[in-house]
Order: sequence, then structure tokens, then C-alpha cells
Amino acid sequence: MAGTSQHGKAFIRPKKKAHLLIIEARFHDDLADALLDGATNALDEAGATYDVVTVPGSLEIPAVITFALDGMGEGGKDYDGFVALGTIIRGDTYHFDIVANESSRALMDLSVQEAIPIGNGILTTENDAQAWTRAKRTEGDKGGFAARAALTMIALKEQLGAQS
Ligand SMILES: Nc1c(NC[C@H](O)[C@H](O)[C@H](O)CO)[nH]c(=O)[nH]c1=O
Ligand SMILES: CC(=O)[C@@H](O)COP(=O)(O)O
Repeated sequence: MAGTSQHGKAFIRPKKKAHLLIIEARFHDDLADALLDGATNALDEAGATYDVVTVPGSLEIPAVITFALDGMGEGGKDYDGFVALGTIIRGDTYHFDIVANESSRALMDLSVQEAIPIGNGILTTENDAQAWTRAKRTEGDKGGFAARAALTMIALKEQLGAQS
């Protein structure tokens, strides 16, 4: 797999003990386990805490972030950032493009418009083999990458964002 470097210098950790919400789509169950393993391992290693919410497919992920944002300050839990995990494997129809493009578009919209740290660990692959290479913690570890990206964005928000 091209680009298997761990991108060490790209990642930083927040000063605060961060609490994140992982939203995992389990459309492909075994792959979901692998992505979650990578993400939780990266967060544990960084001393961060997290909750996990499961949804049927990747298209449901962005709305869950909206639900959590709505709940924050209204009796719900506070989250410093979010990790989106899922796998979208191309089938025979246009559905792949809808799920892949729209889930990512909504995550980007939320991240930029609401200024929230999100790590996008939604795989979009041509086949199972590509997905496994990327999902396994011992190989591509895209779940871990998304978690470390979310932590990095929390740290950058700490440095650059509005001081509360
Ligand atoms: N085909 C894949 C999906 N499709 C399901 C949608 O995400 C969604 O759950 C459904 O349209 C109901 O709203 N989801 C994936 O995560 N991966 C796929 O390969
Ligand atoms: C995301 C997909 O493409 C897939 O699971 C749906 O497959 P198909 O396009 O063959 O219905």
C-alpha cells in the first residue's frame, strides 16, 4: 500500500485531557472492528477518553455529530472532537458515490462551519482487499490515523481558537 508512513510529525496532542465521540458505521462489520481497534488504541495511547456510538451506515455519521452538538450545553455530554469510522466499498451502482461523497461532504461542512475537530476515518475502496489493508491496525491503521488527526485538530483549536 502506498503511503504507509505513520506521518509522525503531522500529529500533535492537546494539552487538555480530551474527550471524544467515535461514531462507527457497521455496514461492514469485521472492518468496523478493525477500524475501531485502531482508533481506540490511538486514543488510549494519548490518554484521551471517548464514547462510542454505532450507526448502520456511513451516511448516518454526520447527523449523529449534529445530535451531539445540539446536546452539548443542554444536558448532553461535552465532546472536544469526533472520530468518524466506516467503510464504503464500491458496488455495481451509483450508490457508492452518494455514500462516499455525501458523508465526507457533510463532515467537512460540519468541521468548517461549526469549527469542530473531526477525524475522517471513512474508507472508500474498490474492493475488500483494499479496505482490509487500510483498516488493520498492523497495516494502514486508518482508524488510528483519524483518531490522531482529531487529537491534532483539538490541539490546534486550543492554540488558535476562541479562548473560553
Ligand atoms: N453501501 C454502504 C453503505 N450504505 C448505507 C448508507 O450509509 C445508509 O446507511 C443507508 O442508505 C440508510 O440511510 N454504508 C456504508 O457505510 N458502507 C457502504 O458500503
Ligand atoms: C456502497 C455501495 O456501493 C454498495 O454497498 C451498494 O452496492 P450496489 O451499488 O451494488 O447496490
